[in-house]
Amino acid sequence: MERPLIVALDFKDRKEVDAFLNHFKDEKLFVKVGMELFYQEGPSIISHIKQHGHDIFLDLKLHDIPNTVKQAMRGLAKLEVDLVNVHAAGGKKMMEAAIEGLVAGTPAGKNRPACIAVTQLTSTSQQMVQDELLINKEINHIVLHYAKMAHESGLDGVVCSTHEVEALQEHLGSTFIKVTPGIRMKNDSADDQTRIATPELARRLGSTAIVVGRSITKQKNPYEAYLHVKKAWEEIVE
Ligand SMILES: O=C(O)c1cc(=O)[nH]c(=O)n1[C@@H]1O[C@H](COP(=O)(O)O)[C@@H](O)[C@H]1O
Repeated sequence: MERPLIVALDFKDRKEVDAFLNHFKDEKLFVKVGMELFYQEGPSIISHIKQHGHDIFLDLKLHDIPNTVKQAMRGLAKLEVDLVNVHAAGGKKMMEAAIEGLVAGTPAGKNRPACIAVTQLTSTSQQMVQDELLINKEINHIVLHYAKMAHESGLDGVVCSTHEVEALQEHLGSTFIKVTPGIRMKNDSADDQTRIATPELARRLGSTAIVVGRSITKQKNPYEAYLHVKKAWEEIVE
């Protein structure tokens, strides 16, 4: 994974996706298809996007008993996407089952999709961890623990916030993938995100990839917004 900028295609249907992708002409993107789009359009949206030659992160955040996750991953592997994910909160057996399913479902001669685990959603705050999840620990500690479990279970990396990247780098090394959503340009609203960072900070702290949705997709000129974020992500301005 060459430090991609992953664009979240959080759209309600194929028509909106096409209108968005039309802004990009020949640019090869790394896009993310999440629940909103996949539940509406189904697996055919993947082959549709692949026709444009874009890399795909299929973000369905699986979280269920090990056997169900294994069989679901077996099916998703057939779609030949580049990256999939689960919730680390499902535990080690579930994460191991996810990999088994992916290996079993990947067509012969093809690479299995990389698989990463969501540690704590970037919308989750320290307050929520304490008051709602009833976990009496620092969020950084929980993220590191979940990332270690993901590593031990054979996953390729995690989804976390930019603020936990350095600690994960220290304990799990630089080849362990760290995908960081919750990215905002300096003056953007945080919306429902709480653990946010700029693309510059993500780069500086060592994120493998950033995920950006609304700061690109909801802008008047999405292509210009994309170039702006990309520049900030690729060049550290001192
Ligand atoms: O797995 C994800 O992609 C994800 C994990 C997480 O902790 N936080 C998070 O925001 N995401 C996704 O990243 C995207 C962020 O969108 P924006 O907040 O619009 O940039 C959304 O599609 C979320 O579903």
